[in-house]
Amino acid sequence: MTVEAFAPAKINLTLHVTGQREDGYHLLDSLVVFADIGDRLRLDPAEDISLSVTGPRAEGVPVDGRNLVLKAAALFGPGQGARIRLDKRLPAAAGIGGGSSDAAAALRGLAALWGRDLPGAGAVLSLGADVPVCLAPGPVRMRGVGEEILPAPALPEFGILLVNPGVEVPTPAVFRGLARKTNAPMPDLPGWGSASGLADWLAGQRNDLEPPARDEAPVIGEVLAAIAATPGCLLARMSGSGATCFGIYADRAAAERAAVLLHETRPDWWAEAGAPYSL
Ligand SMILES: C[C@@](CO)(OP(=O)(O)O)[C@H](O)COP(=O)(O)OP(=O)(O)OC[C@H]1O[C@@H](n2ccc(N)nc2=O)[C@H](O)[C@@H]1O
Ligand SMILES: Nc1ncnc2c1ncn2[C@@H]1O[C@H](COP(=O)(O)OP(=O)(O)O)[C@@H](O)[C@H]1O
Repeated sequence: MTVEAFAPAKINLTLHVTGQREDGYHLLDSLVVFADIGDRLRLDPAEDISLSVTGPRAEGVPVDGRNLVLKAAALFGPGQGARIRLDKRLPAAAGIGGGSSDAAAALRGLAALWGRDLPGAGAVLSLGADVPVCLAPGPVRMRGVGEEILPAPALPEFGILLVNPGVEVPTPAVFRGLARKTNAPMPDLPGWGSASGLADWLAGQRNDLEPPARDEAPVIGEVLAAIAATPGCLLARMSGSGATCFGIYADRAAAERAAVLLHETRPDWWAEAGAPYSL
């Protein structure tokens, strides 16, 4: 039996940093969605655990115990094996939770392959602050350090463009660069009737990590300007700790047209179009 698991890109439509815990981790308030753009895992029964990484973004991704997929497998304890193949399509260290989504997909896939329950919430969080939200991909409000997952209103149809300039931005450095650790949370989420209504509301919200990320990687400003200049773009913002930025469009077709344009003007950047994804 082969089990397939999709690891979609995570997008922080908003990312408000509202405080800092004593252990240094930051408190967040974030509207999170997922895109139907992502990595793919194939899991087959085997004697031992093994991992191979292929695909257009495989270069530089660790294949040893540092890989979050193997860390996820280790949470089940010894005794069962699997041959895991990861088709890596998302850029790493990019603010779209590629490694976290791979870890969550591995947890789902291995639980299905082995007929086991998922590890407990504390163990899942130990893999990374973004792993809990990636376990059940869909639109949610994420709080705490990432462990508090609250329902979000239904989203309207919209198209998403993801653009990464090929610069890895380390998350700890971006958090360290925050000028203020305590900022206002999001207001109550209102519900949105259209893509433009959603984009207008998002324009009044923030990604507090954008200024320190731009200090680390000034090219983020160019990426935001390039997305904003594409026809039909309703909003351009950075996701997570960067450097990936996203554009919101009325529908997938408009986002795809923008991706074609960016492939022509910036062939050195990664640009993919899609739509919201829920498991
Ligand atoms: C910033 C966010 C927003 O969704 O996304 P990415 O930029 O990673 O995609 C996440 O909180 C990242 O989650 P994740 O990448 O899993 O974080 P972890 O591995 O647990 O932590 C990496 C480092 O980020 C910092 N960190 C992370 C999460 C958090 N709530 N506060 C923090 O201060 C800490 O310095 C930590 O050592
Ligand atoms: N499966 C994986 N895919 C990508 N990176 C991984 C993976 N496992 C471990 N890593 C390591 O985790 C780091 C952060 O990757 P990622 O989760 O993609 O970052 P971000 O959450 O900022 O997008 C990378 O620099 C890489 O060395």
